[in-house]
Amino acid sequence: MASISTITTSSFISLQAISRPKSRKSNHIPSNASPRNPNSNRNRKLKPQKAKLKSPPQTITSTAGEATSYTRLPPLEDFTVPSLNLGSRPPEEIKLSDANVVKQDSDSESQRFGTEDGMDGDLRVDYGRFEVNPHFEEEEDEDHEYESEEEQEEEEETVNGKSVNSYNSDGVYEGEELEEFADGENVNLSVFEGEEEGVKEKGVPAVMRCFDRAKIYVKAGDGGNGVVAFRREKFVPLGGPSGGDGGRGGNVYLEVDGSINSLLPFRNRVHYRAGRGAHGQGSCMDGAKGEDIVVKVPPGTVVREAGNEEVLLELLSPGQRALVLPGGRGGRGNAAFKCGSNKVPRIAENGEEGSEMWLELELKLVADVGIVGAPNAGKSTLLSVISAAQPAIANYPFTTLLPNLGVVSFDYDSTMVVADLPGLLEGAHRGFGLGHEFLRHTERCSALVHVVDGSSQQPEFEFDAVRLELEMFSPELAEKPYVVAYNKMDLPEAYENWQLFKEKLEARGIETFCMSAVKREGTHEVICAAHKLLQESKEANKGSEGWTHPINLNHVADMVQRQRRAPINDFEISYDNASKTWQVIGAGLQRFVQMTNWRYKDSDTRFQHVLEACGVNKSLLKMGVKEGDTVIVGEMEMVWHDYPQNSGLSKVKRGSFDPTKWPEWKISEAGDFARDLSN
Ligand SMILES: Nc1nc2c(ncn2[C@@H]2O[C@H](COP(=O)(O)OP(=O)(O)OP(=O)(O)O)[C@@H](O)[C@H]2O)c(=O)[nH]1
Ligand SMILES: [Mg+2]
Repeated sequence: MASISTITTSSFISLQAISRPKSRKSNHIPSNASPRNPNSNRNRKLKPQKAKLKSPPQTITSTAGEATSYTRLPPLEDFTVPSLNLGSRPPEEIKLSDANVVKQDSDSESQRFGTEDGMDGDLRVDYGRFEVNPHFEEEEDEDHEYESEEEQEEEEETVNGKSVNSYNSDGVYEGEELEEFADGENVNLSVFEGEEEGVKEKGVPAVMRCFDRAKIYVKAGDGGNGVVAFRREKFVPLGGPSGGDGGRGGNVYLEVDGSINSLLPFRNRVHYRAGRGAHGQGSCMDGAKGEDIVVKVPPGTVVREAGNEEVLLELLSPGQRALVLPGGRGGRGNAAFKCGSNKVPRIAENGEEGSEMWLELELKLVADVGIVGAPNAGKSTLLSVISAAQPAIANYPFTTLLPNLGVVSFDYDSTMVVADLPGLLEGAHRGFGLGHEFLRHTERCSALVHVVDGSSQQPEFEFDAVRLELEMFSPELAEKPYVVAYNKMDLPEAYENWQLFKEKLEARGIETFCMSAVKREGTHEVICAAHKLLQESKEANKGSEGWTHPINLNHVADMVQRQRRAPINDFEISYDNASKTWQVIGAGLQRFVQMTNWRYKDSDTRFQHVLEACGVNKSLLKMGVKEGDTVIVGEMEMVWHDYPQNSGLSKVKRGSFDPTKWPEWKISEAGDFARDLSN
């Protein structure tokens, strides 16, 4: 039996490794969790890397759009599915107040859309409740947790298959999602009255959506392994150790590419892995460095770690490049371990595993002025008049499905970027319509132009409803300076209502402009007023903490590196009473265990010495570790022995009088790595 005295004399760790999990360890360090979180270990294998990864796929650049437009709107024919034939919608105004109508009897529906013009009444779409297929919501659920990467990959492929491949070369939808919306059937109008939270319209086919959010997986390359080799050369007796170091793993960079205008490429490719470093070789030859990977993103991309609100990076200007994950260090070869006391080291390290991370990318347009308003108010028409942009314009709500950008040039050599956003409906903050999806793009705008449809029944109500939506989305957004542009003055009803509208708003202290975007009348005044607001805002922000480019874009990599290279003596010990297991958790220790190559004999000795030197043994003894307790350090699972056993250790203990009980591997459990030191 172990006595107290025995325990104190055997102050060296007496750990017996009983098993070594084969699973690879995750080097992922979530920024919101302690690096010692045991849950960060991955107990599943990553898929083997297929080929050397190069820079992002060429297809990325193929999405380049026109200079003045950052968005690509698929041709209208793409959307002409039988029951969603928006293009042939009669020129009838849908008023904002229509959104309130939850139940509409079929008679009034057919009156509105009529069957006499040959449309078979298949246009019964309530734009206030724009949901075509609820299944999309399930497929696209961002919060969906995948049990494994494989599952996620499968799922992503399925989603891709349905959303992208469902359109044939003629632009006709072939997917099964819309089968249920046959001619004459009503498109799902089901946004229920009283439904408050969590209603997010995603019922539009994927091609119609703006690819302004993406989730990607990035992994830095693993370092190459060092090797044990000895110089053998004629006339050079006892040439000494000559094992080279492994090469560094490749880094992961994010780079802004001005020719990309959406995050669409990330639907086709989600995983980005840098190359691993080559292993070292004999004759002191170090391994080659792994290939870096550069993930190209569009200007205005905001990067977060998945599941974390904190913004890691904001990439705005083309050419900006940020190092996100540094490659793993190459393991040292035995030449590096040569010292006065050990001239023939039989030890080499594994390469350090590269860190991995899931990143959430969000595209925010970089516009100075945002055009907001109800659907069909004439926002796109205004943009087309004041800039060279050519957004889709038509007399039905939700013509604009994705934001459009235009550059407005003034005579006096000054430009500003204007964004035209999809229309906002009452209830947009709860997900009705499309506009809310894109409101975040206006967060960077310095001023807004609020276009009001003068020909609507209640322009003032429309104005108030949209303002309310802006406030509901973000109070900061509502506080931005804005210009009200009362549009469609060429129409008699708009002309008649103008004076009343103007008086009412002026009574509230809001300056209004009237214009006819179609006739290009009054638009110049509107845009000059917006430009003035922009200048004022710039003046106000001058010298203050306006948004600036971070100087060091490598701070994410620095953070990862800092966490990964934590001191080895910085660890915590926890004890699980039920399983009598001690867990020693520390990023430095974990990294050390991962880099220990157990194939080499001296690795065991070094491991024991390090545990002793960094105080693990002492701490365990202090906390009352007992004979036979299981101790887990990193991936190593060992058994604690209070006193040395004689069996089979003579070989290791030769020349040493320390009372260390060296690990004894269990051949059956440790698989390839196993060996019994007692033999
Ligand atoms: N008579 C008249 N019609 C206009 C004027 N401005 C726009 N329109 C018409 O209004 C309809 C809607 O114009 P859009 O520019 O597509 O409206 P929008 O606000 O971008 O609409 P969404 O993108 O659906 O939100 C089109 O038929 C335009 O021709 C105007 O000043 N006078
Ligand atoms: Mg539009």
